[in-house]
Amino acid sequence: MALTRQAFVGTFIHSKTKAELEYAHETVLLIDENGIIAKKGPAKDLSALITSLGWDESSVNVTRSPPGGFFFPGFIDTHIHASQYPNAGIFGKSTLLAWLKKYTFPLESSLKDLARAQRVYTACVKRTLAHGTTTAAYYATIDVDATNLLAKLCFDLGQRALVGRVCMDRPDLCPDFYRDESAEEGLQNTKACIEYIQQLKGNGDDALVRPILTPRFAPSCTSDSMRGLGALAREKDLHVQTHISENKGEVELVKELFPGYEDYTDVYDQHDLLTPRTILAHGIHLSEREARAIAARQSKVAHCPCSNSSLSSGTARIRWLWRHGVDVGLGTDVSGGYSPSVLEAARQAALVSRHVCMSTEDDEDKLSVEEVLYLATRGGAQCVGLEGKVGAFEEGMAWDAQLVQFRNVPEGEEEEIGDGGNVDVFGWEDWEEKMAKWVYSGDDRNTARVWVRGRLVHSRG
Ligand SMILES: Nc1nc2[nH]cnc2c(=O)[nH]1
Ligand SMILES: [Zn+2]
Repeated sequence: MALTRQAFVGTFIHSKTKAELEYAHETVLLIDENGIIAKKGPAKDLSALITSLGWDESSVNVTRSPPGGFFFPGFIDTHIHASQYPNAGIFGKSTLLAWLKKYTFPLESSLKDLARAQRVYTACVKRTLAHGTTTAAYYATIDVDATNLLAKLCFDLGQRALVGRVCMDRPDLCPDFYRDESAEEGLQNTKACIEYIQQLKGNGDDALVRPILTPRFAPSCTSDSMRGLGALAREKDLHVQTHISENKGEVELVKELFPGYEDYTDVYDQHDLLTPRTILAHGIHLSEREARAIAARQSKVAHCPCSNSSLSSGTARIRWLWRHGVDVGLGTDVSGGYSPSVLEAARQAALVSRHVCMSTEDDEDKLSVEEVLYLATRGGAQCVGLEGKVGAFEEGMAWDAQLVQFRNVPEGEEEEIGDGGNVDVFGWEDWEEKMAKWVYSGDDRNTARVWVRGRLVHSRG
């Protein structure tokens, strides 16, 4: 459905490079009826810019960023389990393999009850939108109908998404109550989800919601199932998501289950699952050879620092991955991660990089505010195959954006502190300092409005 043409006026901030944010003040962006940025220019030329596109000024809806506020690209969550959302924060002292058994499989299995799935998935999509997540790569569950329900909800609520039915068919590693009966059944069910998602009404070439093949991780899959998914990925040019090298016990298990392969990465590679459209979550304990292989295949890594600390999995080396030429984005990995916020993931990425530095004693390993915001936007766009389409404000890209506001602390008598979030701005901070304050103490209270492809999908209050 065509939208009203829009003009956004004020301050726009996005990543120019990994190391640098670009600040455009007194600027206007014109958004066409398809939600695409048609023109960018000085705010003083608003009328002339509208006319240059042949538009009628009276038909353009104008939104201004308030004083101190700014527009920022929507966040991209490259790895999140929508089905685990009710467990966010519930992990005790467990580590990966025990955590899956105790907390995760029972919850995921319970979502075959569609009323329950509807409740959980609606809350998850609404909550992530409220945190400024305009695109998410979701794991659902093994259930076809519940997976399709998640895809439909993303579509209806207006969130860009990759939605995957979880494939897990290895009888010795998956519980009886929660696994595909066979590799063949798993593949058929996956195909049913792909078909459903690709036919969602109006979900055409420029699809808002797309399917993604989702072998849970090597230990839960048979070779037959991974080989089938690899063939399907190639045949239909589909995205793939899985986990890799998250936990040392898991890496040992892969060695036992897949003897004859060089390493964990080689298992995926030999099953044709290592492609430029593959998102590998974690990648903490990779070897040099594996990093080189992942870079050579142009597969991506979803860095999930919140999860990696919560499940005591380890500290992923992002600078090291970048040096090997691997593209990286951020994942919340709910509910390994306790927070559905990509801003929280960015903050945790900065902190985890300092822990990496404490062991390497190389200051270069620290990630800057600019770098973690790059991971949250442009880096994420590379991971989900939307580079050049979302993640920044350039002509031809989609208006996937959030309006961010802080509390401007008044001079003189203190007012009621209100519900404006943690970021108090005194007026003397420069823009670099304001961005640092946002990354280290901001939250969803600072995200006033969110748009996906020009459509307003969240408004606070
Ligand atoms: N963090 C995380 N790792 C996994 N490895 C296999 N399944 C999962 C999962 O659900 N979460
Ligand atoms: Zn995960």
